[in-house]
Amino acid sequence: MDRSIDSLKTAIFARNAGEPEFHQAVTEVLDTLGPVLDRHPEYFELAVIHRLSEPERQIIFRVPWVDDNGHVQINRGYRVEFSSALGPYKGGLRFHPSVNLGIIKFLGFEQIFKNALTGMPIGGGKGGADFDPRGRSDREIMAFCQSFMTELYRHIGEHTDVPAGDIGVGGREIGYMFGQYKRLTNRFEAGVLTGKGMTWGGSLVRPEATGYGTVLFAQEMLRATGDDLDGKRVAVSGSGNVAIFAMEKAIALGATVVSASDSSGAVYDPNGIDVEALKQLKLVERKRVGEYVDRVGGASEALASAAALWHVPVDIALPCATQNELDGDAAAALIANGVRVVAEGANMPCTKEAADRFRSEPGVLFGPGKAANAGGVATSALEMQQNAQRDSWSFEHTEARLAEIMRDIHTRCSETAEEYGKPGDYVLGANIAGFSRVVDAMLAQGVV
Ligand SMILES: NC(=O)C1=CN([C@@H]2O[C@H](COP(=O)(O)OP(=O)(O)OC[C@H]3O[C@@H](n4cnc5c(N)ncnc54)[C@H](O)[C@@H]3O)[C@@H](O)[C@H]2O)C=CC1
Ligand SMILES: O=C(O)CCC(=O)C(=O)O
Repeated sequence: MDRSIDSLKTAIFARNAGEPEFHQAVTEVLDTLGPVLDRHPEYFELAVIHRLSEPERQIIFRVPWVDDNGHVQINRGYRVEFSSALGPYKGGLRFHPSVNLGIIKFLGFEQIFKNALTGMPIGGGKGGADFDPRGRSDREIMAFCQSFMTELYRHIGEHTDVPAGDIGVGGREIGYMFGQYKRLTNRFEAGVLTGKGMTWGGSLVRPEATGYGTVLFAQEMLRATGDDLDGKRVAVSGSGNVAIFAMEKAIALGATVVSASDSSGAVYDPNGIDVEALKQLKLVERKRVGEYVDRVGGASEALASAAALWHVPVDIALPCATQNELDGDAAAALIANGVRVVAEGANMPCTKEAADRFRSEPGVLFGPGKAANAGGVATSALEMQQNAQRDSWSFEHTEARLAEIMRDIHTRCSETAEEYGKPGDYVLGANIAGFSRVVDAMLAQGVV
């Protein structure tokens, strides 16, 4: 019987060798659970951590498809169904060449606690494929999505597992996958996927929800100190779904957003990023972010690398691109330049060293992804509610629900941090609040 957090970690790492991102995500959670395990020593006997770190089911499958040159291509697909203690598995699908089992497991593990924090009836899961959508034609994307769903459809369902988008998977891909699911099952089962189009079961605000929610969470953190976003300078990384809507909301709340990036580089615009131009460039034309400078001009400039944007002086940093994009040096530069708030729009965008620096720096508020980016999955749960009721809500009503959910998540994190003697530690608050909710449900359901 493992009786310390360190021995639990050692056992989990050995059992899941070669999966550094999963180890990192497990470490970030376990390192904050000491006070709960002190209160509940029975959790060791009940193997609570062992159970939670072992996915209920892991599916790996071949995805064969034919490209535009008539060549057969083979990719690897994944769905990791991590925990159904609170509801059907819920979490996105990522299409990116870096995808492997360890990355999907880190994302699925995070998703368990994030989904628990929303207070909604959703379990945790994640999936994807090592498919690179960049440069692929629309027909190739459709062929890939159809083949992916031809295996995935056996494992999902509105009461079983409900995938959605993530990196490389947006409305277009969800459409192709939904179409194939419908064809294979002969059922219009709207609740099987979220992030659908508005005319066929989608929810207003779902496209905006992760980015909007991240900014609303940052706003809540500031409000707790008697401040707000008005007049603040904000660095955003990424230029995908999460980044662009984070920019939109930050600007609506009176801030100036000065940067954007993608895997090819970053741009800096001291007078404020033109979000409509960026949307057109990245979400419609799918071009590289550097073209922003040619198109918008003004004082905008290309930076030497994507990470260079963290060296620009700002009040607020919102990493919204991908995991481990903000390292210890970047954190040190942000702190030296006076950053006040860091809220993770992406999943685990801060390395362990960066997160530890922010957490231990007096005067810096650090909102971990589990809390700060939970607005996306929460609005997916609202989409599921609308599908179950065969209803569709207005933009205003749905956005008001999102704002209420983000306020509640903030309250849960800060009250839990206070209860455990670490006021202002949102990492500890988020982990313990999410963990406690899942564990209560898991234990009530017996050894399953
Ligand atoms: N879509 C959603 O609802 C949610 C997404 N997330 C997380 O947010 C992050 C972004 O996801 P989406 O915006 O949905 O994906 P997306 O595919 O729309 O955009 C990803 C963006 O990140 C950029 N990027 C990728 N690697 C990069 C790198 N190494 N350096 C700089 N930029 C890089 C891409 O070029 C792209 O602009 C991911 O970590 C995802 O897991 C978290 C919660 C919900
Ligand atoms: O909306 C969803 O189900 C997926 C959201 C997601 O993948 C995430 O929260 O990381």
